[in-house]
Amino acid sequence: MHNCCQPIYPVAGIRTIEHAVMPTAQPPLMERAGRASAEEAVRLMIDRPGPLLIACGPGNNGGDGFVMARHFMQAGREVVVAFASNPDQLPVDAHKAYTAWTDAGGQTLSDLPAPPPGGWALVVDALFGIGLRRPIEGRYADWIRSLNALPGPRMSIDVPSGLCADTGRVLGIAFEATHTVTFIALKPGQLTLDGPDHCGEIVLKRLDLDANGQLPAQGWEVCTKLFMHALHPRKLNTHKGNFGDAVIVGGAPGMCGAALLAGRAALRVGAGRVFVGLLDDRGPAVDQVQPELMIRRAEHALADGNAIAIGPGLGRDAAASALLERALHSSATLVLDADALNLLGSDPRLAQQAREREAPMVLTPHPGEAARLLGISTDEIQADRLKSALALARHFDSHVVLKGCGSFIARPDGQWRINRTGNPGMASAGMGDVLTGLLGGLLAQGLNMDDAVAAGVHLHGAAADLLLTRGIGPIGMGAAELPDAVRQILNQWVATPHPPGRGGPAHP
Ligand SMILES: NC(=O)C1=CN([C@@H]2O[C@H](COP(=O)(O)OP(=O)(O)OC[C@H]3O[C@@H](n4cnc5c(N)ncnc54)[C@H](O)[C@@H]3O)[C@@H](O)[C@H]2O)[C@@H](O)CC1
Ligand SMILES: [K+]
Repeated sequence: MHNCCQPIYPVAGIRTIEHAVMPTAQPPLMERAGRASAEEAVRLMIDRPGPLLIACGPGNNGGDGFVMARHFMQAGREVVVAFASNPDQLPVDAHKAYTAWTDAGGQTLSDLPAPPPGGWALVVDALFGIGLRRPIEGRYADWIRSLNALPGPRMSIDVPSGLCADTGRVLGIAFEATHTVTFIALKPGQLTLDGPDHCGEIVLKRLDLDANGQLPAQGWEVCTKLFMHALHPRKLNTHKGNFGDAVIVGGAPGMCGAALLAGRAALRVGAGRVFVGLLDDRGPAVDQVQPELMIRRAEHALADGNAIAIGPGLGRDAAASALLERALHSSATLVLDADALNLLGSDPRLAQQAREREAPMVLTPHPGEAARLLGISTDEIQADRLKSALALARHFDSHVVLKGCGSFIARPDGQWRINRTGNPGMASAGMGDVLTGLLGGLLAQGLNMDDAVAAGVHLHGAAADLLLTRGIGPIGMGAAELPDAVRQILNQWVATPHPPGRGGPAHP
């Protein structure tokens, strides 16, 4: 299940919500969580006879596991519970759940048992949830390694053990779930970095709580609902002047392709006219694949657009730097990518101009570019992608898209989004240039920054997902294949039925 536009809370937010509702919650939250886990497990075990294995840890995540175990035992199903800790050290709620399990006749094993001859119907990870505090080692690491080696479905309760719920980092080792049942709200670490690889399919169980009603969320997932209001079916009486002029600036010697890819994407997302300004004097005069692009010298293109996307293949020499400075001083809406970001990272004067700029602007760094912009290492960026994206948005007082698995969109006011479309086929050269072009094309059409960024990032991933369904990729998916898929999806989103009585195409 993937509900639309879900709020996302870091652990601190989940704790705040829990503390607000726990004292009066009836049935208690752990009871709800264990039952919700059992419901989901039933779905996963259809046609899978045999016992299920639940590995319980030393905190309340283990408590959820005991509640779940009790439900299955009471339903007549064979359950094996492995529990390596001391019951007396369990927190209060988990201790109650443990006692209810043993009172109902349940037992625990202090070691992981060998699988039964037919294998486990389901392996459940209730070792650690949002309370993980340090890297997993020793016995728990051995357990997780063994559990990961078992065939069949593997379900995590709340968060895969070993995965940091805030950042998506693996602390030591992490359980590799095929399914994760998570409670109250989504957590950022499930949706970015190593989170998606370890969570598998995520099923949200709200436990009858309205998280956003308890604590207004700062973070949300991106879904079409966010921006559909800004994508209008085209009226019959329109012309190219209604859809804006996008300018792409880049394409230094040897890198013209980057600017052309961005230009093609801007066209396919519907910009009225697209100008591509190349730095390479010997670059192509026309794009044979997309002759609609108006190619000119970079310094002549800058004046042409209401939205300028600068950076794809820009290079970092003095000419590139001068172009960036001109773009920063223009009143156009700006998209800064690739070498435009690298120039900002290496030239404090340009960075200052970017910070002081008043017209809307979005920066679209990958983690390496983000590192150069903040003057830290790529590992430090990735260690907390959300924090990094928010720091950049604040620093430049503009929107930021931190690309990668689970791209973050951050706003200077501290609000953020995570995009969930996309796939590993996008880990190839030129994909960033396509995103830059999409954003330039949408901004040229007059979408505001929030709508353009959400729509562009979501479309970008959705187009790659569409290619996958056609058997294109993930291995070998090419950036040049994306723009046509973007066009298809965008038109599906805004499909206009022909008005009654009128057949044929809307435009001559
Ligand atoms: N508090 C509540 O009311 C609810 C909690 N729920 C469950 O409780 C979980 C959170 O419970 P907790 O806060 O007890 O946290 P966890 O159960 O995630 O883990 C905390 C325990 O693990 C230990 N620990 C942390 N990292 C470790 C490591 N690397 N190696 C060894 N031990 C480590 C801690 O010392 C503590 O004993 C949620 O993820 C959810 O599954 C749900 O039942 C919903 C309600
Ligand atoms: K878990």
